[in-house]
Amino acid sequence: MFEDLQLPTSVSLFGVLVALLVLHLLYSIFSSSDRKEPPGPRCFPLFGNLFQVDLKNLDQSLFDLSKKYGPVFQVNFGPKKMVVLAGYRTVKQALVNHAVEFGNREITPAFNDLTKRHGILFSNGDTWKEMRRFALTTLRDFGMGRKMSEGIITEECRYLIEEFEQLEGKPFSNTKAINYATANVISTLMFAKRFDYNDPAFQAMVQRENDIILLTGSASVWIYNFFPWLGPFLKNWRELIKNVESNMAEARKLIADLKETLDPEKCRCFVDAFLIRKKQLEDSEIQNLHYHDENLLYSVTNLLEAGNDTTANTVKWSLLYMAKNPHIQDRVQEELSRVVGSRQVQMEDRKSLPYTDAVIHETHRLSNIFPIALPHATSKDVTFQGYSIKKGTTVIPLLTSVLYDESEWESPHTFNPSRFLDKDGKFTKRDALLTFSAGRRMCLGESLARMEVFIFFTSLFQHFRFTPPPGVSEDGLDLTPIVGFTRSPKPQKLCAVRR
Ligand code: HEM
Repeated sequence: MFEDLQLPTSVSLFGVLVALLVLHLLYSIFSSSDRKEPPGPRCFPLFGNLFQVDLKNLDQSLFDLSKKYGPVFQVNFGPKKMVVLAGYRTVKQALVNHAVEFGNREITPAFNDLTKRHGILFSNGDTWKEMRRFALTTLRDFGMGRKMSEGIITEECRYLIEEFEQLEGKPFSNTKAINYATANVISTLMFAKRFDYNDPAFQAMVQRENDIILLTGSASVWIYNFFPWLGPFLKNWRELIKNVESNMAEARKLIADLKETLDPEKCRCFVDAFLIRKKQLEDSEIQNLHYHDENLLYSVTNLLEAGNDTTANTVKWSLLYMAKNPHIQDRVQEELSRVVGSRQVQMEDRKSLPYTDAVIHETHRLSNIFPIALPHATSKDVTFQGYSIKKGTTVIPLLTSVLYDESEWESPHTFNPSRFLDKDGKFTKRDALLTFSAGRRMCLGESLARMEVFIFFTSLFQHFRFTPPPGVSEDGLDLTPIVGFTRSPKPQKLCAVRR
């Protein structure tokens, strides 16, 4: 390396390198003795703690480690250091009391490849702020948490009920139709378009959406995040990219159709609202840094992906919990018959349905849809619970450890709606229910999701009794989850018997 240099130059360069190395060593010794890092299991060279965790069951593995190392600990995945926050108090303290410090998104190599830091889910800084604000206000103006969404959901629910009626009480696998229904709700909000459940292109799109979520949380995509050069050799990685590209192409087509028929006087959906805003900025010659095609495409696909699988899975879990606990289903149906009868359920009925509301909240807790939330990153150096955590460190708010926190929930693995009822049978909120996370990055679609789950759940149980198929006992229903980034129930047969 130094052969082309003259001797005095190479000697002095060598001296500088040695001095830099010594300085670096001294700095690491002194800076680490000053700073108290979170504890954690001992690391192996190159692989870190990869052999001490089960990547296929990451949330449970980290929860087990938290029992040994405490509520703030660190693990190294290959070269990547991650700080894990465990338990309700710690997660809340970090995400709410230190909202800014813990409020960035960790953009792993996989997330970076998939969204190029555009949109809402995997962006930071001004792009994230503007896109999140726009999505929240647009969905709110457009009816999120309000009447218009309720109308869309109620209408979609009718199609779902029709679908179940056609089964005439025969055993069916509940997965597909529910995904089509929740996909249609988001699609109507995004594109003003609902699809027929039998449309093969729609079926393929929803299937790819589900696969994307499953693949993103798979062990090999985690490995890709730590060793990105392995990408081309990982089948799941190639599959993930293929699915994402196909769904992007579909979304591009839908956006192009809306662009062609855009009428600035008549806003039909989220895409229209974005295009109208873009045009207004261009017409008024205000500098437009954020309202461009990429942010539109990625915001829309973010909302489709974040809003479909999560909500559908919650509804699927609710059917399974009810089929497994027929005495709880009896009480829900008794309350629904008494309060609502056979008319269409409305959001306003919720306050008169305390038991049903408690069952839905217990479903949100036990189903634990997003077990490790989405990874966060520190936006600056922070001292937390006495530990120093450097800017840019990956942080995992371990929602499993919140929703199953034994100091908050008695027998956390039991389905017990009465934890959400007071002694008079009135519904009572529980702060530790962080299904939607907390702080700056908490779920943007919470009110829409809560409305969807409420309307779908109550309407389905008004019309049907859900049971295990003939020959299978309640105990025979399997609650083992399939864990990707979200937790979904294993596909299995149930019967929907008309009441
Ligand atoms: C039961 C259904 C749902 C659950 C359990 C859920 C849960 C979550 C969780 C845990 C996060 C991560 C928060 C964090 O990083 O700390 C999240 C983020 C997000 N969710 Fe949801 N979600 C649901 C439905 C929805 C729906 C219906 C939409 C959209 C219409 C949506 C849009 C988003 C978005 C855009 C983010 C990223 C927020 C950001 O980074 O600023 N979610 N959700």
